[in-house]
Amino acid sequence: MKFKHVPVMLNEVLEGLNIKEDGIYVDGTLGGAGHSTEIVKRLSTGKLIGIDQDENAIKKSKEVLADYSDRTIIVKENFKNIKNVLNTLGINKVDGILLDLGVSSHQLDEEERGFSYNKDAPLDMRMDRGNAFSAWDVVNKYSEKELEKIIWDFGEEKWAKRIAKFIVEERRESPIDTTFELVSVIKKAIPKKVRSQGGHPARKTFQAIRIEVNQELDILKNSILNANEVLNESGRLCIITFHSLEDRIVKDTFKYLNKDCICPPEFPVCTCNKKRELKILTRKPIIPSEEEIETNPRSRSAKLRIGEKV
Ligand SMILES: C[S@@+](CC[C@H](N)C(=O)[O-])C[C@H]1O[C@@H](n2cnc3c(N)ncnc32)[C@H](O)[C@@H]1O
Repeated sequence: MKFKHVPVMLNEVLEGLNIKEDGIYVDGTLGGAGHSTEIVKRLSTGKLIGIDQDENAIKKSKEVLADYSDRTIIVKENFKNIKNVLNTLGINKVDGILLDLGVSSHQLDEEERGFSYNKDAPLDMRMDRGNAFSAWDVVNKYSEKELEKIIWDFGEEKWAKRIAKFIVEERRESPIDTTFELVSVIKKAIPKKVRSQGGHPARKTFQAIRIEVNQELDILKNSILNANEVLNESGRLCIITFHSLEDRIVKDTFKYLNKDCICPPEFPVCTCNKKRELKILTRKPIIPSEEEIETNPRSRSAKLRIGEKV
């Protein structure tokens, strides 16, 4: 079955970006260009810079956005390098940036990528296949303690300890090479009577390994700080997360950027000289409507936070 990537909270994002037809916008997570197509339609003399670290997403987006090639620039990069990307293009500041984090339906659908527990493939899960480090390295080289920690932290999987133990026992015999081999170990680790509760038994562990392979949480704070630096005054930053730890990082980084001073309370006068840089437009994150969740179940855990450059 082929999945189409349906853009999450599309109207909320378009409104959040406050698109001006002559503005410059960055979609740091092009994916299948779902959001980008709608952004670019609203531009006349403006430009859309689309970034993705996955070369297949870049190929797909070029096809989807072919009719708008006069208004789009597509770059294969990690969005953590947004400042370099803009620098190379000779662009100083932009009017809006979107980050729609995580994995796309296209990536899950691509047989050989190893993102999906429903397809038998080599353990890979790299969004950028230029990187050497893959899911195979995590599963076969991490210590039991390291495996338990990532499965617990990034997968919020309560059977993390057992899954880590079973993985280490299994690989003593021979390496775990494929997604289905890993699924079978996870199934053995989770007691039979709870295995059918809460979706596929491998879902949380696969999510954890993917986050680790792509360093999705490690790069987030600095990426937000970099994005904030390249925003024009009144420019908007829209970030969609699908994981509570990701959302926590976005919330805390927005709060930091929103502060006028970060000196300890006992300091009589400010010595840090930090100035407020970002106004938070969403005290609470925007979540998808019930209708959206019904038509696109992938949107269920999405949270959108929006900031405006001061
Ligand atoms: C959820 S999808 C985006 C879908 C897109 N908004 C759409 O409507 O089609 C996330 C995309 O971001 C990309 N991505 C994730 N982390 C990235 C990073 N650090 N740098 C660049 N691209 C990244 C993934 O490769 C994937 O294609």
